[in-house]
Amino acid sequence: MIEATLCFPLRDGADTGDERAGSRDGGTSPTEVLLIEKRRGLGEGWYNGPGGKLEDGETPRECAIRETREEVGLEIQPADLEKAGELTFLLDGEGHTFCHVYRTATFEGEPRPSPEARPEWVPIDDVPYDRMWDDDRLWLPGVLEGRTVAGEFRFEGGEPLDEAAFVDHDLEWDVEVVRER
Ligand SMILES: Nc1ncnc2c1[nH]c(=O)n2[C@H]1C[C@H](O)[C@@H](COP(=O)(O)OP(=O)(O)OP(=O)(O)O)O1
Repeated sequence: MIEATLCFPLRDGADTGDERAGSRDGGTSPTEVLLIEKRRGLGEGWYNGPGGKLEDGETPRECAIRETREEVGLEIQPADLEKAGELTFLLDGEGHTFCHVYRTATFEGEPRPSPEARPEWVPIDDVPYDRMWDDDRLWLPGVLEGRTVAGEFRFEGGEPLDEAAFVDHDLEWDVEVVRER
């Protein structure tokens, strides 16, 4: 099974000029999430968080940090990434991708586009779910509220995954997310 990551940088929309965004610990609730419009590969043309597949020898946390740096140019310290979920995507009954989901309200830099991604801050109340994977509307709102989730999402119709039909799912909320290396 492919192992992959997603990372959701968060900020208080009032902090737009600040390099270091407001943190949950600082008492402000984030109002915006950094999404990317994917420019190539799986999910091309759709919005998602920065992220991608693990490279050899890499931990999920290292992967989320590298992918966020490569795709949108933000720097994140490992301790500032909060594990928010674990999602399993099945295709035709077989495990296809296991995805580690992170969020962070602490990072450095300003988002910039890359060949893979066009970044865009969007209000948490106005996430474009109609332009995302069908499953995202089921788990991302809770993740953006600060909850943890474990989910299994079943697709049918053969490769590639982004052309298969989303058929059903199981979700568990407020779980301990433990699969860390
Ligand atoms: N169903 C669903 N919902 C939400 N997000 C995803 C899925 N399936 C997925 O695969 N994903 C996510 C998980 C990853 O973040 C990306 C897919 O990674 P990909 O872009 O293929 O990985 P990279 O390593 O960046 O790609 P290349 O460099 O090989 O082009 O989608």
